[in-house]
Amino acid sequence: MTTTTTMRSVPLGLPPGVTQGNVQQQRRLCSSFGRRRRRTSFHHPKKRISFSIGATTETTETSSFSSSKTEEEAWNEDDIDNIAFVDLAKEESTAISNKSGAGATMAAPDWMTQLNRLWGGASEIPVADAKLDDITGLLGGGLFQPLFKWMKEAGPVYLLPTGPITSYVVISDPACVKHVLFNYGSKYIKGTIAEAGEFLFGKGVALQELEPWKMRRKAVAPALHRAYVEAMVDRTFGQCANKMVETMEKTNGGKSINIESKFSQAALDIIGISVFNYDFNALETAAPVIQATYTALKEVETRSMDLLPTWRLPEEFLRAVSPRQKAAQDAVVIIRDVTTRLVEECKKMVEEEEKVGGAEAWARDYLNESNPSVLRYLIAAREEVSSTQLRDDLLSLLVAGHETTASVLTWGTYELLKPENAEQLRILRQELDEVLGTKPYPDFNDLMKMPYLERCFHEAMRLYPQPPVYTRRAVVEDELPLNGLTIPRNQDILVSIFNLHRDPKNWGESSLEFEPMRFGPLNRGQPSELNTEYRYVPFSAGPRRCPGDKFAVLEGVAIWATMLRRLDLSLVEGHKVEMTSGATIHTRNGLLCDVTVREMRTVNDDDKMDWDGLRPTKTKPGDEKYWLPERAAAGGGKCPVPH
Ligand code: HEM
Repeated sequence: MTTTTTMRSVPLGLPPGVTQGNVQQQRRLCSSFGRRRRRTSFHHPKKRISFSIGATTETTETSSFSSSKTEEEAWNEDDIDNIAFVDLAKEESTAISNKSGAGATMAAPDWMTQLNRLWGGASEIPVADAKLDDITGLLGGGLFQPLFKWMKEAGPVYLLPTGPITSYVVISDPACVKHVLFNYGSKYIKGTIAEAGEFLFGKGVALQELEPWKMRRKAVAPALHRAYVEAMVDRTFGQCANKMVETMEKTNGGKSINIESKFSQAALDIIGISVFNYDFNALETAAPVIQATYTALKEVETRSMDLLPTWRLPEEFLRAVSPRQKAAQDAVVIIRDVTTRLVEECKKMVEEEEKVGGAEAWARDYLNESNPSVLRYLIAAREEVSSTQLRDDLLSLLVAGHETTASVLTWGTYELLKPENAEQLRILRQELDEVLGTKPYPDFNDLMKMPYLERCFHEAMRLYPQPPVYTRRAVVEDELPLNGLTIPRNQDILVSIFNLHRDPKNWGESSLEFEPMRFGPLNRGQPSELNTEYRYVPFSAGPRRCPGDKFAVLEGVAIWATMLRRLDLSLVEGHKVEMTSGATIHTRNGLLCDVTVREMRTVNDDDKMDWDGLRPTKTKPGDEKYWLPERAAAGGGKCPVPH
């Protein structure tokens, strides 16, 4: 297994002709949809390393990568110091352990519902009427699906009994979702998922709570800064996507391919190179760490759904009695071993460099270095943390950033290949052909010119949010901004983004259809939680919002552009594609596709589409009220959808 810190399999450096300078120029060229001026700089918290790309940078509003947020409303990393964390020591210590100690998310049949009604007293929160029929399909399946059914019956905030004395309040209302997510730290903590994932994530940023989380977030989030992500598109994303497509081209017309595993492998390779400067080479080899990552992730998924949380028992005991637990523990050992070695090697390399040039010199030239990985950034910042802490933080990035993107691509591809979405796929291919011509894979400039492609990715995240449900726990009693409903202290909560994104109240009668133009004409930009008034929240919101959002969108569209440009895919007839749950939405049996090589095509100016005139075909008259606000109003405009 290769553990060197200089990548060989993926050539580094910006491709010929691509410089930060012409990236900026390109963005100016394609900013026909509106401009604003902003300073783009980023700082490392400890080291006072400060990077800056241009004193003022004009950014296109076409892509959410260049963000359509208004600064006043957006969650800002600097706000982290203003969170008034709840003092858990003052609250009873039970606040951080579920009242049953279970964290079980299995819905209860109707007799349990009745019991809860009796025991729960006269809460004004409606109770979901969970029938045995609703839950028989849940074992090993997806809880997020019946949550949608119960929302339709009980409304956007309801109580779901999960056992004789345990329950979850399920929240799917935009204002309540915003309220709960923004009040992380002062009123809510992550709760169940933090407990279920601890065996893998350790003390990493993704699942820590309160002060320990804050320290790690302040160290890790700046590493995913804008210029780093931009550089990664050209250094890594396009090339990994190319490699993925090459492996698929080899099967031209032959055996069907499971596209879900292809996306998983490509996403793992990308995150490995970008975060650790390590090539897992998942697309071509079956290194043990790959399988270990899958096994451990699956266990986090299973634990957060377990009816009986036996995983809380001592590790040695579990190892002895449960093959599943033994496999999970072994997987974690393999992953930690690899990441520990990578951290140590990178530390040595930085020490050597400091002897000759010093970290300050390195920082100035950070992105031109042969190894601009997140790991290197953190080490060069000389933050006083242990190797174990570094390892856990990097593992957080690896795990949080791997399956998520792959799952969006899987489900988005599934939608694009459905016969009823043939027109959407045709439009997307037209855009790819117009922009890419015969180029095998896109660079950053190309991606900035393909707003429809990005719309498709957002529409995939709307229909298949990853993860579909977030856990939270109230650490104080709290009133929701809906009919005065009160959440009691210690109450576990499921924030269902799946419900939020599919509710016809938020998206109209066509809410379950794949229609990238539902957000309105392309010149209105890309959707985010801000310009949809929290009807669309793909990356969470508030303090725990995903710091890898830009990375994810660019990675996803780079992979799609490469694949859909060069391959014709069709769903294998008779193969059932069903959703099953976990941390992300998986297919039950893979996404099997037949693949043939597609001819490259350039498009004459005369044959180009009128992109500004493009309108949705699937929404109903009147659904314009769900469009994003016009750009002129985007800064302070009111979302037209009444709530
Ligand atoms: C389409 C892809 C992705 C989606 C949909 C996604 C979504 C999310 C969501 C919803 C959360 C917060 C969950 C909550 O509030 O409970 C989150 C957290 C996080 N994500 Fe992503 N993510 C994606 C890709 C990435 C990538 C590529 C990276 C890193 C390179 C990343 C790194 C993280 C980290 C470190 C956290 C934890 C942040 C914290 O708790 O402070 N994500 N992600």
